[in-house]
Amino acid sequence: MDVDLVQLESSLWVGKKRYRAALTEWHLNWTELDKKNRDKTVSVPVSEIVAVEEGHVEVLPQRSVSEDTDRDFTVFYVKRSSNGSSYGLLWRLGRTQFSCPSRDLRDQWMTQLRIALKTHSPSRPHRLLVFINPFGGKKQGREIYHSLVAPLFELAGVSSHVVVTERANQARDHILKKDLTGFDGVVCVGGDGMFSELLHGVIGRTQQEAGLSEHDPSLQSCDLHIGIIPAGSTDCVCFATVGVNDPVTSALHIIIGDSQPLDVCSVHHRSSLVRYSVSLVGYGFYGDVLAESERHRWMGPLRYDYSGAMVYLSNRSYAGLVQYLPADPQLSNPRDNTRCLSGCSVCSKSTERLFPHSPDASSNYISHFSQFSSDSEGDWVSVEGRFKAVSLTCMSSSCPRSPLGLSPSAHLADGTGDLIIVRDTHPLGFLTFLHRHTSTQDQFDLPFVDVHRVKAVRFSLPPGEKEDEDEERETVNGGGMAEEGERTSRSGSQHHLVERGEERGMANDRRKKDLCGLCCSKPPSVSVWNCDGEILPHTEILCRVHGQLVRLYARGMEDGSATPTRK
Ligand SMILES: Nc1ncnc2c1ncn2[C@@H]1O[C@H](COP(=O)(O)OP(=O)(O)OP(=O)(O)O)[C@@H](O)[C@H]1O
Repeated sequence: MDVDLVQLESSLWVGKKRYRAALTEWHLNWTELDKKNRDKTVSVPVSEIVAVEEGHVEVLPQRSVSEDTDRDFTVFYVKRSSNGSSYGLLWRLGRTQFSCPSRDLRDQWMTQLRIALKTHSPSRPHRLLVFINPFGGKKQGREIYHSLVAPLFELAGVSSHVVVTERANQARDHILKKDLTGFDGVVCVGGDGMFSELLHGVIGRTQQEAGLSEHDPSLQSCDLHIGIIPAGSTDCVCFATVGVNDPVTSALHIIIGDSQPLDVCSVHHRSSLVRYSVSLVGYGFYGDVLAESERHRWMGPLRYDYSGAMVYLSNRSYAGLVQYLPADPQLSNPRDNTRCLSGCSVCSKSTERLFPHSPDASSNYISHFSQFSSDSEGDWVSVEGRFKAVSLTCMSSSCPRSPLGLSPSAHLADGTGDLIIVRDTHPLGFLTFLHRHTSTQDQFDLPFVDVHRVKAVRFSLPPGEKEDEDEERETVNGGGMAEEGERTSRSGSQHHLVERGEERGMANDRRKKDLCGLCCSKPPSVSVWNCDGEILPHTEILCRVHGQLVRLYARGMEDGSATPTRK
């Protein structure tokens, strides 16, 4: 067992009260020396100390240092507080001003604390590349960064290079093409669309540097960390990996160098990469709602409720063949009623399984997908029929509106995804399924719903329903990712990463055709795929889950008292 050895111990004053303070290898503790309060010890993990400053220092709203303070020092650290309206724990900047009997003792404390920070927090970032989307969410990205985040970075000695984006895909292209020497991580101030840009940039660049093609089944895991400062209208990835959508909480996770590995799903059409996803690849209902909501962007966030209602009322289902490669059921399953929380044991064990030969699990891992070869074709399971919705998620995809998410027991970093198949059913049954996403009732405990933990999924249309446009689209796109300067046709700030303008035109045409079922008597026979909020230009796709492909400055949801559980 590790012994937490004391490095320094002395009496210190906080205000008018005397404390016994001790710095051990892993904690800074202080206990009041008043008889009544002796049991009251404040204990801060060294890894959660943000900064140590000489004197009495204030940071917010403005930095100030009091005079005559050569016996004082201030410790800034992470302080947790629950928030009635949110499920996770908010992190705030805690601050305690200590006074020492002598200047020598003050210097000893400063030195020991700074050594402890260096020794026990080696993964803290020193230099970050920050992309701010000035048009994301309520258009407050710049203000959020400069008023709430930048002062914290400055206090913690994190330097940042800030790029305020002027167009969609600028952040992705910057990461793909510019010199990133000296940066420990990239940070976006925006919503899920901005995160997706960083995800595509970081994965693409890592493959380029490793001399690999993104179209191959094997991808190299990425060293460059990604941070998310939530400032969008949808911040699902932040919520699912941190537990709250709060810029200060996220900034503190970045500062202390938290590292959360994340599974990523690559979506391919034939043998070409189309996009990456971390939260939802959904066909049928979820695709239709996205397509419909794009036509009503003028409604703002209300468009999702409106489109959801319209698509529900249109009562559509789609024929198709879903095939999946099951994950090992001995390790976990989507109905085992567990939650992937900070320090999740399923994800930790997966690290050893996914990186068996790597001394440092986080670096230079190439995932080989031998299971996709034709030799193991027999391992694939097929489900044919009519579906209301088919979705694959690599995480619970919980969000403020659905606190347990699409698949409450899904894991962030176990190398699997959850495939949810909702077969055709009567409208009331489907409404029950949808309603359960907003409650703690089990949405899989319905006779027309199946859920499987999988490593890969394939979707094909029934014979006679082939995608005519695909040949054409593939020629336009060349099957690859779009180049800089691509033209996008979407109004507002949302843009596709993949398609060029021509391709987008075709996708729009098809979407219009597909959506005529809302007002015409003949419903469409083919839906579209919603891939983390973007419409895919193809219907027949293959999705592969890449275990722990990227790393976020996060630690998963903390087990706060308000963490909901399923009934
Ligand atoms: N300067 C810019 N001008 C226009 N679009 C941009 C700009 N910077 C980034 N984008 C694009 O805007 C999209 C949405 O941004 P983001 O996710 O930050 O905000 P959001 O409000 O959550 O998005 P949405 O409008 O989809 O709800 C991203 O896909 C990104 O590519």
